[in-house]
Amino acid sequence: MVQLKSKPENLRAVAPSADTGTSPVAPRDEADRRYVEVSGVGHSYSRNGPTVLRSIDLKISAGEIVALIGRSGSGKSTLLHIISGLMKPSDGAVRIDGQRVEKPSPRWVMMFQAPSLYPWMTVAQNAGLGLKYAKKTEGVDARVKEVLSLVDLAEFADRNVQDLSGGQQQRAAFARSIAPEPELLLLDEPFSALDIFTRRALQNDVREIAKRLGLTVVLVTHDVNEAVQMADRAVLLSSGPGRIAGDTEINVSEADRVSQSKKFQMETTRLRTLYTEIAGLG
Ligand SMILES: Nc1ncnc2c1ncn2[C@@H]1O[C@H](COP(=O)(O)OP(=O)(O)OP(=O)(O)O)[C@@H](O)[C@H]1O
Repeated sequence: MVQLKSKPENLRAVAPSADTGTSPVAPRDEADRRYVEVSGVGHSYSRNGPTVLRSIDLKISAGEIVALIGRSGSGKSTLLHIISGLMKPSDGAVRIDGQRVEKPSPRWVMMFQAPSLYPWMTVAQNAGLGLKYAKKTEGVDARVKEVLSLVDLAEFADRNVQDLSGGQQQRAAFARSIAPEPELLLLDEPFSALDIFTRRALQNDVREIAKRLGLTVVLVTHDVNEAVQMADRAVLLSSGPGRIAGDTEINVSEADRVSQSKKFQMETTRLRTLYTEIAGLG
């Protein structure tokens, strides 16, 4: 068995970058982290199959944005599906706001890499589908207008989604996700198919909107830069089976994120070093 060079507790204590600027994200107390509680989660896809996840304990506070980073096959998507209630874990349990997760709910929504919009519908009709799924029937038009304006697509409301660029389609999918006012967004590499400029714009906008709306976000990514761009905290998974091998606050200000300042670059390097150490151990 491969031994971890650093225990998770040590990684949690890793100092922020050498830049002496004040941290915009106050480290949270464990007691705060009660909104999402993943307790002892383990998973195998079949009775005699390999263990994909083992002993996952993870607590997330309301309003926190957490990036789940790990190499391909470490079980990130599996964990996200379990948190969403789309899959039942072989062991352990997930609670959201104290309620045990047994099935999907409009209170927590998932967004995937492919925007999966209906091509025969307009942007507004697609955005309205989130409300339909959540069985919300009142004030639909006003809410659709509001979310399209939030994602900068107000002027595209009546356009067919096929006429949109990839980034605009992902904005429309994001509008659909937030229309029913979920509390928790589960994002599975939602920007990985986009070009770097579109991706950066969306990363900034999604973070800004999530913070404005007070959403809790769990973001699955391979991309350390994306984690620093978007998250308050990074949780690193090792693989074979997936375990939490690191958990660290991301210490950059909003201005650093937008400008990708020197401090941002240093934080990215710090996280990449941790990730390389952990990924190399799998
Ligand atoms: N439906 C399934 N049936 C059997 N095994 C599966 C299934 N889905 C995923 N796996 C296996 O579980 C492991 C974890 O997969 P998962 O997709 O959760 O990893 P990941 O970290 O999200 O990977 P990636 O970054 O490539 O998306 C992999 O070994 C994968 O082959």
